[in-house]
Amino acid sequence: MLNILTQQNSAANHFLAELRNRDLQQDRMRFRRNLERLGEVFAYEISKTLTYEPTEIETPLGIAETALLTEQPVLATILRAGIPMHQGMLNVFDQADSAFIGAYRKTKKSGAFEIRKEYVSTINLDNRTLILIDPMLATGKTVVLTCKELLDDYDIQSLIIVSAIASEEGIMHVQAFLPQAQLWVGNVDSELTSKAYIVPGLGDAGDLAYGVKE
Ligand SMILES: O=c1cc[nH]c(=O)[nH]1
Repeated sequence: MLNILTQQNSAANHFLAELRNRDLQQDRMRFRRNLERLGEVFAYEISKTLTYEPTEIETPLGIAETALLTEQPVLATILRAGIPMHQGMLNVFDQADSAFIGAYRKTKKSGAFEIRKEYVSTINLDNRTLILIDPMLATGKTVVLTCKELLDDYDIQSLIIVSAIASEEGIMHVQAFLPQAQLWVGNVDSELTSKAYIVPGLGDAGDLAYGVKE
């Protein structure tokens, strides 16, 4: 299932516009904060789809009835670009467990690249809702590889993938290889460069948030 945040106009359009703007995105603090704000919006929207149970709250004057999340989801992030959105989602799912994955593109001389995954730090994901955060869903290969390995290792109850900007190709790849996943994206862009950057996209999210890597 594909959910596109900007199908309905909201303040999130402004966050995405600032992330894409070549001048504004040079302000690193603002760039990270806009990713964080998007993470907060995604988390709020996704929270409407989760399971709640009736709960009684004791106030100083009596009992208030409400419904609270049965369980908080697990938030997983692909380092390093995912960190600001991860923090935004943690601002909403404030008792969530977190998982961190180190994956990167290893480019060959031909310009082709393969995905290398080297580091995974996670809690037990059996019977949990897992939200995987990758701000830029380009080819979708990193996300598919990561999720497939987690799905092999754990009996994950439901899988949600969140990206600020996704390419059409990335969405199709995820839908083909992870048909069970719910996909939440901010904007959908149509093109990828030969080096698999999204066009118009925003550039390199990790470099903009944390500095140009070697
Ligand atoms: O366009 C892209 C694609 C992958 N990662 C990025 O940071 N940007």
